[in-house]
Amino acid sequence: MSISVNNLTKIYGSQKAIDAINFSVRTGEIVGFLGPNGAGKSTTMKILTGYMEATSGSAVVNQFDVAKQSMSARASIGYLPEHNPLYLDMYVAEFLQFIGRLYGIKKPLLNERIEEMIEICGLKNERHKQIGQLSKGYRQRVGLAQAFIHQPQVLILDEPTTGLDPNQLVEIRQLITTLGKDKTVLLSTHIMQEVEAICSRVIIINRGRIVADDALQNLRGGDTSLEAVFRALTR
Ligand SMILES: Nc1ncnc2c1ncn2[C@@H]1O[C@H](COP(=O)(O)OP(=O)(O)OP(=O)(O)O)[C@@H](O)[C@H]1O
Repeated sequence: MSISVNNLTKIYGSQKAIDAINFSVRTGEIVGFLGPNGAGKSTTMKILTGYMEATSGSAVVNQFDVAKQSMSARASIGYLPEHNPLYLDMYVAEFLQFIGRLYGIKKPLLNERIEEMIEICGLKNERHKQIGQLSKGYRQRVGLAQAFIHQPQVLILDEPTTGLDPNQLVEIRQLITTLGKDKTVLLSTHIMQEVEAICSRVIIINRGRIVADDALQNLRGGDTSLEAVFRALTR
């Protein structure tokens, strides 16, 4: 298993954001993590990536407990947060250099990785621009490049295509499929087409509880659309 979540609970003040959830993701799977606004997706992802502590329960990523072996777990995860927090006054290559150094990648390997990510993520023409000058789609590309710079085995992507135009949407999906080849990907989205285009399995969370966890084709069954299943389970 690449990701294993056991009775994970997060309480903010008096609000239970996630309530003893359990799920696991096998190596090589691309899993869609769906749920209505406020269901608990980002909270779960923040705990998995070590950005937040759980109130109780545990999570293991790449065999590292995310609370007890936080540094090792983080080193094996690539994370694109929901509000991709890029440094707007940094230049693209400079930013990737900065993130690479945080992961302890040394030159000349770091320079190779930066060139590779710039190439794969289609950032050649933007590399000398400041991040604040880039369109949303290109900022997402930079976000994916930084998430992948250290060649992590697990990618956790929180709404990677929100707010993109239809062309960029298709391009970013292709990029996720390319980067996610032979990796494990957990991806949250509100776009059902996206799940159908790139995910093999779906986990649906509603009000902090898992309400579905199955292969995409099993969930949809016959003529039922994923959207209909989602609506029926999350009302
Ligand atoms: N820092 C916080 N303090 C208090 N409550 C919070 C905090 N972060 C999230 N919550 C609450 O926890 C619940 C789950 O939020 P979360 O952001 O995990 O949902 P989500 O499924 O990612 O939603 P969305 O699809 O809107 O991004 C929500 O009710 C939210 O208001």
